[in-house]
Formats: sequence, C-alpha cells, structure tokens
Amino acid sequence: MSNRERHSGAVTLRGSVTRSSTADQALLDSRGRPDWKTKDAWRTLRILSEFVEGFETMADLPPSVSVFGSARSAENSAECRLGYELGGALARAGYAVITGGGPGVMEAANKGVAEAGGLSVGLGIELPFEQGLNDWVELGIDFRYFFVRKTMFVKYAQGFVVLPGGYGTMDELFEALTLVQTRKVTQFPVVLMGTSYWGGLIDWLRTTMLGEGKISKEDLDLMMLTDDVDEAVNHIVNTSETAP
Ligand SMILES: CC(C)=CCNc1ncnc2c1ncn2[C@@H]1O[C@H](COP(=O)(O)O)[C@@H](O)[C@H]1O
Repeated sequence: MSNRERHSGAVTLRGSVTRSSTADQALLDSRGRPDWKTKDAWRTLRILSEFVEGFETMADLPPSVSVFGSARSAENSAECRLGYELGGALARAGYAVITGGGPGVMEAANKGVAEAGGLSVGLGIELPFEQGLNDWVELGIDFRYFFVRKTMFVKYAQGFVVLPGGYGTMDELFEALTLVQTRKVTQFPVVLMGTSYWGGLIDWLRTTMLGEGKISKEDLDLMMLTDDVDEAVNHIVNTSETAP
C-alpha cells in the first residue's frame, strides 16, 4: 500500500488529505492540545464503536489462538519460518489464528494458516507508518486504539504463542502474563517459541525478578518455552479451556 493512503476506522485518506497523526495519538498525547478537555469525552463514543465492531465480528470465531512476533522479520528468517509452520500446525489442529495482521512474523503465521485451510484473522492497528493488513488475512479488522485491539486478542483466544519480537511483542506477552497471574483470565496457556531468543529474558526473570521477590515461583510456570511446533500446539490443546 502506498504511503499516501491511510485508513482511519471506516475512513480512507489519500493524497493531500493524508495526515501523520493517529486517533490513538490524539487521545494519549494530549499535551499541547487545547481542546482535549471537551473533545476526549466524545472520543469515548468512537472507542465504544470499536468495541462493538470487534465483539460482533469476533463472537462467532471457532476456538482460536493469538500468535505474536516481530513486524520487522524478513520473510526467510528463522522466526518467519517458525511462524509459518506454527500457523499451519494450529490450523490442522482446528484452531483459527489471530495475529496483528501486519508484516514479518504476523504475515508468516497468517500465510501458514491460510495455506493449511484454516481461518486466518488479522487485527490491524492504525499507525503513522501504516502498511495495511497483510495479504494472508481472511478476516480482518482495523483498529484505531491499541487497547481496544488488545482486548480482542485475549478475549477471543484460547491461548497465546509468542515468537521473537520487539517492544510490541513484549507488551502482548506481559499483558497476557499479568492477566493470568492476577486471575483475570484462567486456564490460558502462554507459549514462548525460540529458546535462544527468549533464554536471556527467562534467565533474568529467574535470577533477578524472582531472585528479588518481585514474582513468585509459580509465576515463572505461567509460560512454556520451546522450539518445537508440535510441543507448542499440544500444550495449547492440553491446557486451554476449549479445544477445537
Ligand atoms: C515495520 C513495522 C514497524 C510495521 C508495524 N506494523 C504493525 N502492524 C500490525 N501490528 C503491529 C505492527 N507493529 C507492531 N505490531 C504489534 O506488535 C507486535 C509486533 O511488534 P514488534 O515488532 O515486536 O515491536 C505484533 O504482534 C503486533 O500485534
């Protein structure tokens, strides 16, 4: 998609009317915006409409798994190959797969699912450097607000699989872990794929975070670490609330 085309909810902007700010930014980055006191209250209606659209569209999904990973990985990278294999294996196990609908690992996972005949879902986000949903998404929703979109990833999935990624991926991982730790969601498997990528983080969680008493021993057991696609899928099947 050209940089001169932007989507903002139902609105498409091209050419001279494209703008570089996003709805999320307008809400959160209110410093220096004199009208925020009056306008933010009305923004709640737009936020509400995203929840309505998301809930209505997602409610009929079969059992699903959300898959996360880097937007920047090259198509032939190890993590994209893993994402592709994982997408296919989840589809064959009967799951729909939900991703962020973007490039990199998300695209690889969507491709794996679509090619295996499964349902490939993408929850896109409006970004200043938007690229649009990848070509392998079959059911796609574009969100303006990160926090609305994140609700959908958790609410409509039986579990998470997290592949190598950056801040966005870490955000999604730690949100899920916090929700499970605080029992906001129960019976929700979280699988980390890529032992060499995540190994350093797991060591730090054990030695520093657990070592200094910031989490409990059981909290470390809330996620499973593997390189093996079948092991990841079996873990989801055996520990999630609803199997396909
Ligand atoms: C090249 C580039 C940065 C494109 C960004 N395009 C994106 N499209 C859709 N979801 C995204 C995007 N960037 C980050 N995310 C979200 O954050 C995660 C990836 O972020 P990161 O690359 O790990 O930090 C994804 O699982 C996705 O849910």
